[in-house]
Amino acid sequence: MLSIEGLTKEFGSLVAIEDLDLELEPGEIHGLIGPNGAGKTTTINLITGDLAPTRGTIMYDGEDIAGRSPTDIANMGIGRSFQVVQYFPEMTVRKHLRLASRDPTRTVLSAFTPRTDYTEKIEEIAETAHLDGRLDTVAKNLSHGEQRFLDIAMVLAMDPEVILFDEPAAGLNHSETEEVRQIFEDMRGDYTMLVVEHDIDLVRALSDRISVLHNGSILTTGPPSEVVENETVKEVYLGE
Ligand SMILES: Nc1ncnc2c1ncn2[C@@H]1O[C@H](COP(=O)(O)OP(=O)(O)OP(=O)(O)O)[C@@H](O)[C@H]1O
Repeated sequence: MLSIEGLTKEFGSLVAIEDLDLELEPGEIHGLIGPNGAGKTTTINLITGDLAPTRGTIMYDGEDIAGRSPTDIANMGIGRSFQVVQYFPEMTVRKHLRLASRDPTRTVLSAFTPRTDYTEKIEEIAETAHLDGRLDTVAKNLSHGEQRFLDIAMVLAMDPEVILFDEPAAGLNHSETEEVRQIFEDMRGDYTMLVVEHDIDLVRALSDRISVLHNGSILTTGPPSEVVENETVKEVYLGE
């Protein structure tokens, strides 16, 4: 599905990502964990094209997308969420989702035909993202948790195949985190998901496989039960 080989990113003399190999299997939820500064956000930024790699390949749909523009990569079906939610305070949830919606059949010519009606799609997405009943609410009036769900909903509106999540539960309380877990559980199988997250209980509960990033390289990849029992992982990450 998405296959990364030998990915390296240098910032001047700092090697943030070094010879990283990572494979996402179709439909899996893949957790990416690691200590602060391990390179998790940089990895996401390299996949999305927000950063250009120093070396390495990112194969997706038979093409090496490493170094392509963020717009190209998003149009190919790779969506992302951000650590900090980006929204327009005065705009309704519905409008956010309409603007984020992507019509793959839309061409320059279709600018002259009526716009696609996304009503049904938007209602489905709102339900998945626990925002049904909030479609006509402006973003600033959503709770903190709901604003994060809006972020997830906006990614869904883009019809991606692969979604990269950067700390989707950051700053959420226990019950909101549980809602994120339920939302992802509903999405399971419909998308290939890479989830960077510090809440280890959430990552364990969700992930089909977990990769541990340490000093810019993958230390180990495997099912959650194996990874959390790995002695080196306990030492470098879980602090045991
Ligand atoms: N634009 C940049 N310029 C220079 N150094 C950077 C840049 N972005 C990241 N780094 C460095 O690269 C390393 C990896 O950072 P990154 O943000 O990817 O880590 P992370 O695992 O996401 O950390 P955290 O869990 O704290 O979010 C760090 O040493 C960071 O200081």
